[in-house]
Amino acid sequence: ADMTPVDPTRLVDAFEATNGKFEGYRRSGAKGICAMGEFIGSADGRALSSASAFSGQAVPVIVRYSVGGANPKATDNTRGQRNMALQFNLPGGEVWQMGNISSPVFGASTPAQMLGRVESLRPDPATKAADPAKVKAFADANPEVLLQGRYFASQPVPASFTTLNYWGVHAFAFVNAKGDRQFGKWVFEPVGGVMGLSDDEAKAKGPSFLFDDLRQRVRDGQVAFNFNLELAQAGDRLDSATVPLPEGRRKVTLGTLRLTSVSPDAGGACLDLTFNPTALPKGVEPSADPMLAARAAPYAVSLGRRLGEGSKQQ
Ligand code: HEM
Repeated sequence: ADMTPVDPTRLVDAFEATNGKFEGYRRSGAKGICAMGEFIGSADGRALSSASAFSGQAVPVIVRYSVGGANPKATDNTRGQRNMALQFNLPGGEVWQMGNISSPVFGASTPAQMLGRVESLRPDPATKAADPAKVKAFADANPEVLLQGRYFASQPVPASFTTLNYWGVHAFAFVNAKGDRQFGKWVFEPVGGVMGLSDDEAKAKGPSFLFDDLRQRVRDGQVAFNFNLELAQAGDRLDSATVPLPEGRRKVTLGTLRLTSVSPDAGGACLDLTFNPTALPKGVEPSADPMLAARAAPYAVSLGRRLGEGSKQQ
C-alpha cells in the first residue's frame, strides 16, 4: 500500500474540485440533520473498556445524520451512502467523537489512494464529466476502491436514516481497568431492524423525505441503536478500512443509543462542530489504520473553511 502522507489541504482541495464547492457546508456529508440522544452502556461494555461512556449512567450524545457527498441539495430517495456521526459528552468534559457510515468498508485504504481516487473522478472542464479511461486505470490499479460502491449498489434505498446499520469501519482497541486490550470493529444496528424501499416506493418519496421521516420517528419515540462490537481474533487485519473482520466473529452489545429530539433548524449543536474520529475517551485507543489517522486534519480544514464562509445547514 502507498503509505505516502498527504497534505490535508490537498485532500480538501481535491474534494472541492471533484465534488463541487458549496460555501458554508461540510465538504463531505453536507446534507444533514442534527439530533440529540442518550446512551446507556452495558455490563459487557464495562468489562471491555474503562471508558465512562459504559458506566451505565445515561450519557448525552449529539447525533448527526447525513447523506454522502458535498452537495447540500442532493436527493435522498436514491441509493448510496448515509452517515451517523456521534459526539458522546462524557463526565468531566471528555468527548468521544465518531463518524460512522452505512457500509462495512470505506472507498480507500490509504490517504494517498483516497487522493488518487478523488482526482481520477475529477470532471473534465470541457465535458463536465470524469474521463472514463482515467477512472478505469486508477480502479484497475487499486481494486479496493470499488468495494464500497459495489456494496451500495447491492443495497436498497434506505427507508429511513434510522433503519440502517452504521459501521465505524476502522478497528479500535478497548482497554479495561485491568489493562486488557481487545481490538474490534463496531457497528450501530437499529433496534427496530434494517429496512429498505423498493425502487418504486423510493421514487414516490420526495427528494428530502429522510428529514421529515426522522422528525416523525423521534417524536414517536421509536429510534434506538445497539452499539455492537465485533471482537477481533489473533491474525485479523486491524489496519484497513477496506477489509472487514472475517464473518462470524463474536459480537457484543456495548450499550444502547436512544434519540430524544431533533434540532428544529437542522443545524443545531452540529453546525460548528466537526466529528474527529480520533477524539477518543480514556479506555478506547486507535488502531494503526492509516485512514483513521488521516481524518482529523482534513476535517479541521473543512471546518475552518466553512466557519470562515459562515456555516450553513439546509
Ligand atoms: C483521508 C480520508 C478522508 C478524508 C479526506 C475525508 C474528508 C471528510 C471531510 C472534509 C468531511 C467534512 C468534515 C467537516 O466539515 O466537519 C468528512 C465528513 C465525514 N466523513 Fe470523511 N474523510 C476521510 C475518510 C473517512 C472515512 C474512512 C470514513 C469512514 C467511516 C469517513 C466518514 C465520514 C463521515 C461519517 C462524515 C460526516 C461527519 C459529519 O456529520 O460531520 N470519512 N470527511
